[in-house]
Amino acid sequence: MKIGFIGAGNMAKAIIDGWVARKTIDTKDILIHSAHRNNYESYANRMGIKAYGTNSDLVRDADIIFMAVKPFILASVIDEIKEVVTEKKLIISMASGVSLAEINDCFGDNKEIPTIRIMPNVNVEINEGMTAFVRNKFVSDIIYEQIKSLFDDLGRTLEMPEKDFSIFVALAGSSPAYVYYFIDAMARSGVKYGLTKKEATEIAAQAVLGSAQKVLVGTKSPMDMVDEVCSPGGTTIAGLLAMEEAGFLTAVVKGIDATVLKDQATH
Ligand SMILES: NC(=O)C1=CN([C@@H]2O[C@H](COP(=O)(O)OP(=O)(O)OC[C@H]3O[C@@H](n4cnc5c(N)ncnc54)[C@H](OP(=O)(O)O)[C@@H]3O)[C@@H](O)[C@H]2O)C=CC1
Ligand SMILES: O=C(O)[C@@H]1CCC=N1
Repeated sequence: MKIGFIGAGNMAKAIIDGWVARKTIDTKDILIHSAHRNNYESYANRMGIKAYGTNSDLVRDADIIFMAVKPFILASVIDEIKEVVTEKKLIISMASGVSLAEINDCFGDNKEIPTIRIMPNVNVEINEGMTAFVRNKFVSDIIYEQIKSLFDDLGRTLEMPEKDFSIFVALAGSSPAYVYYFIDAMARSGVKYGLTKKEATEIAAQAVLGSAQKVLVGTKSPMDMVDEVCSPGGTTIAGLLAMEEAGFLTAVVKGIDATVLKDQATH
């Protein structure tokens, strides 16, 4: 089974790096092409991946084709490859805001191309990703399960109706950036009080990691855990109320709203 990547950017590399770390796929079975030769060739040489000179040549040799390009160029890339995409190939798109129906329309001529839409996040690189899946009716159960199991090696996976993809983008696809930003804000506060940025970042990141793990393994709600940390008359409740006065909850919800709206505007 040959797996081709059109695009060699952040997401393609995160997925491939995650598979390499787990030895999920032999790099000899991965093919790659992107816009700039110096980018995809140097990455391919470093990883032992086969580099292709054109998208169409890659598609001819691949069984599965990941579309790892920005949403606004997806249609032009499909236009470039559609002559060589047969109904025996599997297309996997990770483009935010582009539906299965829109992808199908790009192939035209009523072609029945098996297509899976995924929404991964960058944490697949360290096998701690969160990836949503949905497929069109041309993807068999066997193939779908095979692809999902490849992503099980990269973290958690979830099958979702397409209508929920925009909120998934906000909560999982984009949210690593929001969490990194939160960690950086905490670290900066540490610097304000005389810690080095390095030590403050490590302290903040470990606190976030442990808190997230406790949410995932626990039976309590996050709000119950908030209450457990807030000692009566203590430091935490003082800090929490000051954050809330500055609009913490509203800021987060507004950020998620803006992400959802942006994703929906891509349709
Ligand atoms: N970044 C993220 O955290 C996430 C991204 N996504 C989705 O993943 C997709 C890729 O995003 P991301 O990796 O961040 O983007 P990048 O900008 O990092 O990568 C885009 C890639 O597309 C390549 N490219 C551009 N034009 C062409 C073309 N005509 N033919 C072949 N390759 C081309 C670029 O080539 P070159 O490098 O040579 O210039 C680059 O490697 C997007 O659709 C995005 O919505 C989904 C979830 C999370
Ligand atoms: O910012 C973006 O558009 C992409 C989609 C999810 C994460 N990054």
